[in-house]
Amino acid sequence: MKQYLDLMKHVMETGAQKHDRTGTGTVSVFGYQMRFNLKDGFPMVTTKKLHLKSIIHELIWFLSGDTNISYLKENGVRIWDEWADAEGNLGPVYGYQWRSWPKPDGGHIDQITQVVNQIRNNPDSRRMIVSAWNVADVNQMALPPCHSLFQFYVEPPNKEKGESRGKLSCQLYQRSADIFLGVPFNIASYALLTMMMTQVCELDYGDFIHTFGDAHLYNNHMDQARLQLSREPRPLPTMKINPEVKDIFKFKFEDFTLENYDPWPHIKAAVAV
Ligand SMILES: Nc1nc(=O)c2c([nH]1)NC[C@@H]1CN(c3ccc(C(=O)N[C@@H](CCC(=O)O)C(=O)O)cc3)CN21
Ligand SMILES: O=c1ccn([C@H]2C[C@H](O)[C@@H](COP(=O)(O)O)O2)c(=O)[nH]1
Repeated sequence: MKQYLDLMKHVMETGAQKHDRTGTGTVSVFGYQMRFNLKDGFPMVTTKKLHLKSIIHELIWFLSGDTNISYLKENGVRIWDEWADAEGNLGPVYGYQWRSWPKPDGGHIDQITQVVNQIRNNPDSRRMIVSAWNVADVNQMALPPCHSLFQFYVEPPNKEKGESRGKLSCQLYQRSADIFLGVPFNIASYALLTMMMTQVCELDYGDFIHTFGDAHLYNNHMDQARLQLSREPRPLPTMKINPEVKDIFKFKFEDFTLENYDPWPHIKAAVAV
């Protein structure tokens, strides 16, 4: 995960001091890109221990179309607690926009189903996009989507190399990124989503490309970031996915097994609300 440490170093060395909505203050750059070849292993940060359980449950929850935190709470995931209202609702956030984007005629669009169908049936399409950034709904959301839009790309099989399957890549545009707390979650989450899509579309692994708008380190995460930079990254773990699952909406927590994850110890940090 040199890519992640390079981002951290780049922001520390070249970032500007910038005020932010939470009042914490950040060091920030605008525009950056990382690339992970999913064949090289599962891109899970090794320079601190990450809580994979939260990441998997959050992704299953997004894909189910749910926007109430009760499913997360039942599974011991607390990362959205600070933003929910008294009933546990977050407003029309990711799950709603992914699965039920509202149409002017009162109907809804299931963007995930549409994109799976496009990847399967029209892999050369340049329109395989899922957007959570619904301009009309943003002000009803507890937090406007940070991972705002993603696009898939199928590289055709190279027949000369004897390849029979295309390779699926995904690029995410993240408008705002908390490098210490949020980004390790976001990388693992989208890498996993890309791997799940690859399996259900019967393709091979391509790249996950992570593109940023405002990439920032909060001022109260600097010691933690320096500690992480002092640690040598370790080999990436491997993610095993139950090969029986062929429907993107049928994955369960038990279908995922992470092998050979040997991280440095966890590092605590306060989340800016
Ligand atoms: N400032 C901020 N940063 C974020 O990363 C973030 C938000 N706000 N708001 C919405 C979601 C919630 N996300 C979060 C929230 C908390 C943690 C967090 O506290 N992580 C700890 C504990 C992990 C756990 O309990 O599973 C960590 O050490 O990674 C991570 C991502 C990502 N998002
Ligand atoms: O998946 C996520 C969700 C949120 N974040 C971070 C990025 C910012 O630090 C805050 C959001 O604040 P805004 O003022 O709305 O930008 O949450 C993240 O990194 N990843």
